[in-house]
Amino acid sequence: MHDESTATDTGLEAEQRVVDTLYGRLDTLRDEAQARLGDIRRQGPSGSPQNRSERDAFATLYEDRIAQLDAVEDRLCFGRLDMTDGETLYVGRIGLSDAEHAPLLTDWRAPAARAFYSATAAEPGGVMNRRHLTTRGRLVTAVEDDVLDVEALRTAGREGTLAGEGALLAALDARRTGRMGDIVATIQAEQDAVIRAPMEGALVVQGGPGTGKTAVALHRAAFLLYHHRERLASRGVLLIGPSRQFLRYIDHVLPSLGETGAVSTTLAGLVKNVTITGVESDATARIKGRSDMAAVIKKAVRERQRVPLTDQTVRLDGRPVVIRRSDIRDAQARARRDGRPHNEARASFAKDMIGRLTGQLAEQLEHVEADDRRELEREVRDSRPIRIAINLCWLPITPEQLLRDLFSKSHLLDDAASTLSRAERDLLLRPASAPFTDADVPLLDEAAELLGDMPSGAPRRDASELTSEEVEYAKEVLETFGSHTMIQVDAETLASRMREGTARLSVAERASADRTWTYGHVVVDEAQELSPMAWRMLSRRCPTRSFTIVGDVAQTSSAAGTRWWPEAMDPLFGGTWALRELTVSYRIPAQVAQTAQSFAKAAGLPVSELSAAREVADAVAYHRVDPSSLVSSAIRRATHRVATLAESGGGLVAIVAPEQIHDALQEELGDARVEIIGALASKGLEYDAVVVVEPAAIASRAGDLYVALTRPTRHLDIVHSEPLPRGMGA
Ligand SMILES: Nc1ncnc2c1ncn2[C@@H]1O[C@H](COP(=O)(O)OP(=O)(O)OP(=O)(O)O)[C@@H](O)[C@H]1O
Repeated sequence: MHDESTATDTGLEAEQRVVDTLYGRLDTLRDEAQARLGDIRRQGPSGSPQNRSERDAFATLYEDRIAQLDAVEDRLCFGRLDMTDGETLYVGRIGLSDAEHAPLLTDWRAPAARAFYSATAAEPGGVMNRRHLTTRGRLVTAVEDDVLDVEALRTAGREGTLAGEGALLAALDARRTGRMGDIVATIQAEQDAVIRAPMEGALVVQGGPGTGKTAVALHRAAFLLYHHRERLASRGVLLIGPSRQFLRYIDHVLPSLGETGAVSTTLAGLVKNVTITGVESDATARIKGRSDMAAVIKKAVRERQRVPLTDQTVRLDGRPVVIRRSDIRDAQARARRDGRPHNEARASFAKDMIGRLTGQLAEQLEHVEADDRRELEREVRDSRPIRIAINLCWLPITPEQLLRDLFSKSHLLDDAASTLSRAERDLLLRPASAPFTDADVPLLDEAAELLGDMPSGAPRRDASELTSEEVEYAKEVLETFGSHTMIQVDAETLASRMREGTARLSVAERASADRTWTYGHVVVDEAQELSPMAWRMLSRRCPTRSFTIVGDVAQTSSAAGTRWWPEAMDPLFGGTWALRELTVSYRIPAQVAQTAQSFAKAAGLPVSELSAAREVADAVAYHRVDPSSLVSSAIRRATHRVATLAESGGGLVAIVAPEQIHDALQEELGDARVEIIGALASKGLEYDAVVVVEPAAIASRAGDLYVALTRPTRHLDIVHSEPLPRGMGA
């Protein structure tokens, strides 16, 4: 395919020529997109609103395209496949073709690139040689060959530099930067099978610490966005992570894979305008996570549709109107009939009641013309006592207020949660001023679903409601502009972007602004932490039930989380979900894996088998110290690691310790470059070296200690004054 690289080329120079061509093409595409964007911007804000909206839509698409081309700059090309049939193809972050549409670079997600990840010597699948290209900036610094079909190679007269797993091990040994990198150059076969699994249904990926679940989940999102562009372009992909810190850690992986159409957030991030600062007991969180809380919230909303104890008479211009309980009951039943949420159905109830009361007035008069009737109706509507009476029977309410009232007023809780025991209800009670907690998030969302928008809320529109005219018009615009081959946009996407007010919003932006948005696919990381109520909340966001769920049931720390996948998945997906396991840890050295596994087994955690991809000499060290010197010893170990890592290019060091000693550690640490973190917060993160302090204190939740022990890529120091938990020790 590349004339420059002859069949006998094995050296860097030939590869450098190919890589130069690829970057040259990338620069050209970027310049073209910049020029077009410049043209559009130069046209300025003039023209009809229609013209402006077309221009805005195209400007956004070119901006996205430029961002995509910028994001693939680093390691644009990382592999080459030589096939037994003589074909050669280069594999990279995105696909590139030359000006005559001849392919130059194959996107890693394209079917043709699959062999780069899945071919083995036992099953070469037509691959003679797989070559890893290592680059720094635009410079090729190394090539390594992985010969899969020696016979074919000999016949072709080529002898490669046999390199085996060098590229993977080099990637694993690289120092950590505090931000997750992509693994696109070294995806392993068991990971590749998960990344490329079909999109339909739910795929659960169980794997021990460091087996690449997060990496695989992100690459799968990029793979699905690439392969199901039509379906996912308009609906987007939702990615749920455990914390803001975690999202920052992973946030540039997707763009660097060439994808910008995903919304990454936490569960709490899906519920707008609510600050979560409260903490509560495990027992309370467990109750709130149970699926029977859905019925409690439903009942609490229903209780807001009240019927007074007696009929009430109001006088209008001296004439009596009776607000009858029977009318209220009847009007409420009718308003509920079409299934709209509480706040939205309220208008029907109020209208019905006003009609009935107007009827009563009209009956007291003779000959009421239509105009008179309208006048009477206005009088009824404007009457303050009537407005108050109607409001009391069906009060609009926000989810936050509903929950605040429910958990602070025991009579409301008794009514709504009569299925819960007295003791359980007592656990739920708290002052009205108490801050919201993580376990409240799915309850707030459940309430928001049943309550709907407050009366002033603007009606929502989304892409699925696009009219056929809008789509037709977008097609015409595409034809007129004639430039869509470059930005590959479909008419639907363009139409939804051209719609007034959304022209400059991407799918991700519109989706994250709309609580009721439904996504094309949902990826959940650290999924073992989710309660049944949290799963309910997520399943609402993907009615097609297309999920990638990654987690480790041995690392569960949330009281309402799961320790057994079928328990969480069966109620949601019935028998249609599939389980895959990842078994090799790419993060932790063998000795760390052995230490963590031994503790986890002794603590009865449901650990899966785990082997480590590499060995690091003396990876684990125990330090027994006096209680009075616990803090200073931990600091000494950590700063020693910082110093020794600095000799080999630096690295990240963390102290994972019980929260009670964080302040003392911070004080003694000064400004040394060491992160102090709790076991829970360290979930999903990784460091070159980790000092775990007082494991016995962390082990009150065994899953938390298991998480803490499995964060380092190179060194684990354990500093303790109390006896070690069972399963640990030199
Ligand atoms: N095929 C691979 N090539 C290179 N690095 C890899 C590969 N697979 C995983 N890694 C690296 O291993 C480390 C652990 O990966 P990741 O964080 O995805 O694991 P995890 O299973 O989510 O771990 P945990 O359960 O502890 O959160 C990361 O640094 C990741 O980049």
